[in-house]
Formats: sequence, structure tokens, C-alpha cells
Amino acid sequence: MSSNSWADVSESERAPSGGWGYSRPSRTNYVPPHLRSRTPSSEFAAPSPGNDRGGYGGPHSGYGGRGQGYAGRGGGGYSGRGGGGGGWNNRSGGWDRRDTETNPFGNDGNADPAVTEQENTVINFEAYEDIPIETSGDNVPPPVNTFAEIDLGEALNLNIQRCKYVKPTPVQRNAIPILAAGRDLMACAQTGSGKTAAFCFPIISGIMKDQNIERPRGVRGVYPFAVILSPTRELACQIHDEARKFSYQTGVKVVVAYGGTPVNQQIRELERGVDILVATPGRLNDLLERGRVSLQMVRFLALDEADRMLDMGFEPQIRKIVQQMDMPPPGARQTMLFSATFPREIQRLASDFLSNYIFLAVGRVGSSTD
Ligand SMILES: Nc1ncnc2c1ncn2[C@@H]1O[C@H](COP(=O)(O)OP(=O)(O)OP(=O)(O)O)[C@@H](O)[C@H]1O
Repeated sequence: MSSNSWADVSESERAPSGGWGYSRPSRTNYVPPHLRSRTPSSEFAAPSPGNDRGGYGGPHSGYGGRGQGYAGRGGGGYSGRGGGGGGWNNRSGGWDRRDTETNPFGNDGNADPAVTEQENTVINFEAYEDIPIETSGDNVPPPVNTFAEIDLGEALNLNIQRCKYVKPTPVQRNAIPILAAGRDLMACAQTGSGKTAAFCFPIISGIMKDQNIERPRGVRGVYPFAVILSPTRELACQIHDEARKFSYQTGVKVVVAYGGTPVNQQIRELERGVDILVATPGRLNDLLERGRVSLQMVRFLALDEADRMLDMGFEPQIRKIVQQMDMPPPGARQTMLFSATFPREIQRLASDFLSNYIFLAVGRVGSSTD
């Protein structure tokens, strides 16, 4: 279980503070969806249970896949994307949802993130000083000491400043360069260690920079580029809240779907457009079975607190989502598995879901085996 935090985290300090009336990034390098490389139109792929990797192929023909690293895929300079297919991203009649985006940082903050000197003190960095770090795998990218060492893109860097993250936590220092290089990752880290940013930053940056990403045209459907699976509604909402801050004014849209509430409202929200879908396994299965979501455009898959999901009995749902619907196979998507412990079931999941992955352990790993 991953309930004990090893950095001093005060719940009262977790609330976002400040707000920013900053001016929007320029659109100089924006390439409108209709001018990008086109993929053949395809019908909305109804999920085909039991058909392993069934829907993969068509719309992925132009995808460079993993291993190339984000920097190699169109460089920086991303300035927003629209919804390529089905015209779902046109609430205000245009392509850019940033015009109507609610500021997730609140309204009473500083106009310029750069002038903020305050640091986010939720994480006690002193607790990290002697923390053991272990990595294994082929060609492990070296850790970084600052966020600026990685080309995450201007809009995301501004949001990191707005969050008042001055330096990366150990899991971020190690995981972000690995993921930014396009590698699959099995990471063992405790809750409260900054995992959310560790997987969100590379996902958001990767979606921003990947000019090959385009949804099937002329088809109504919900085609997220990234799926983040989390065990509980609370955690899913927490990830959603954080991811919305990280993706503010980037053009990347994050939507959350969880069980225990009526599905129709979530379907309506999804149909307004989604790039990153944060979901609990049961609700995502439901949406897939209803044919309301297709996973065929998924480039990034993150499983957070994987050990907890297995403890809660979600393994069949997770395997169905990842292996039996229309999600691209390992190697054609980038997969990141986060878990506080590394028992045999997680090791099996890692070998089934990940491709040539890097193993990262931050801190003491409970139930660790060789
Ligand atoms: N580099 C950083 N600098 C300062 N604060 C940070 C940094 N990274 C994350 N935080 C803050 O630390 C807290 C814990 O981070 P986060 O929620 O990402 O941890 P987590 O490991 O994902 O935990 P959980 O498993 O509960 O989701 C959050 O309030 C987050 O905003």
C-alpha cells in the first residue's frame, strides 16, 4: 500500500494558491490541424473485446512511436492544437480552447509567474537528501537538477513557475528525462513524492510537440492521446486538478472520468474534447464497452499506484483496457507504471505492458524482490 508519505506534506498546504492574469503565448508556430499531415478517415472504432490490439494500425501510420524522444519530434514551439477530428474542439467557433479556459490557479494571484519568489513548500526537500535511488535498464538518461534542463516547452515552464516548483523532487529528477527521451518506465516511488508531475510533464510536453498527432477526420468520437489510470475517484480528481494546472494555456485538455456518478454527464464532457483522460479502471471500461471512447490514438499510458489498483481487484479491467481493446501495443505507445511496491504481480504487469523499460526505484521499496 502506498498510504504513508515520506516527505512532510501538510494537507492544508496542498491547495493551489495565487492566480495569474498572464498574457497568452504567441501562436507563431501553430500549424492548423487541416494543414498537418492527414491520416485517412476511419470509422469510429467500436471496441472489440477479446481482439487483442484489434483497432491499431490505420491512424497510427504516421506515428514515429517511442524511442525518438520528444526533442526529435518537431522541436519546441508548440502553440496550441485544435481537435483534428470531428470538430469537437470548437466551443467558441474557433480552434483554440485557450480563449475560454478557466484559470485553475484562481484569480487573485500575480500576473507574471516570473516575479513570484515564493516557493511551493509542500514538499520537504531536506527529507530527500539521503534518499536511495536505483535505476536499471539500457542507456538510462541521466537525472537532471533543474526543470530547465529539459525542453518541456514554454507554456509548461510557465505553469511550473505558477505552481512554484523551484526544483524537481528525486522522482521528477530521474523520471522526467527518462520519459522525455521516449522510454517506458517502471517507477517505484511513494505517494507524495511528486509522481503526478513526473508523468504529467512529459505527457503534456509530448502532446504539445508531436505534430504527427491527428485524430481521424470527419468522425465524431472521443480519442484521447493519453490515458492515466488511477485507483480511486479521489486520486483521479487530484491528478486531474494538478494536470489542469500543468496544462493551462497549452491547448492540451484534461478530462476526468470516475465511477459512482452518472455516466452521461462525463460522456458529454468527453465529447467536448479530451487529450488526456484521467480515469478509474471501472468507469473507463464502461465507456469503452458503450463505444463512447476509442483508445486507438493513445500515445501515452500511465498507471498510477498500480499496486493499489491490483489490491482493489482491478487487474481484469486494467488488462482489458490495455490489452483487449483498441489501444496501440507496447512499443507503439509510451507506457509508465508507478507503484509504491514491486511484488510479482506488478512485475508481470510491467513485462506485459512495457517495452524495453527502465526501472527506477526512489526510496525504500516495500515488498521489493529481485
Ligand atoms: N518539484 C516540486 N516542488 C515543490 N512542490 C512539489 C513539487 N512536485 C510536487 N510538489 C507538490 O507536492 C505535493 C505532492 O505531490 P504529488 O501529489 O504529485 O505526489 P504524488 O507522489 O503524486 O502523490 P499521490 O500519490 O498522493 O498522488 C503536491 O502538493 C505537489 O503540488
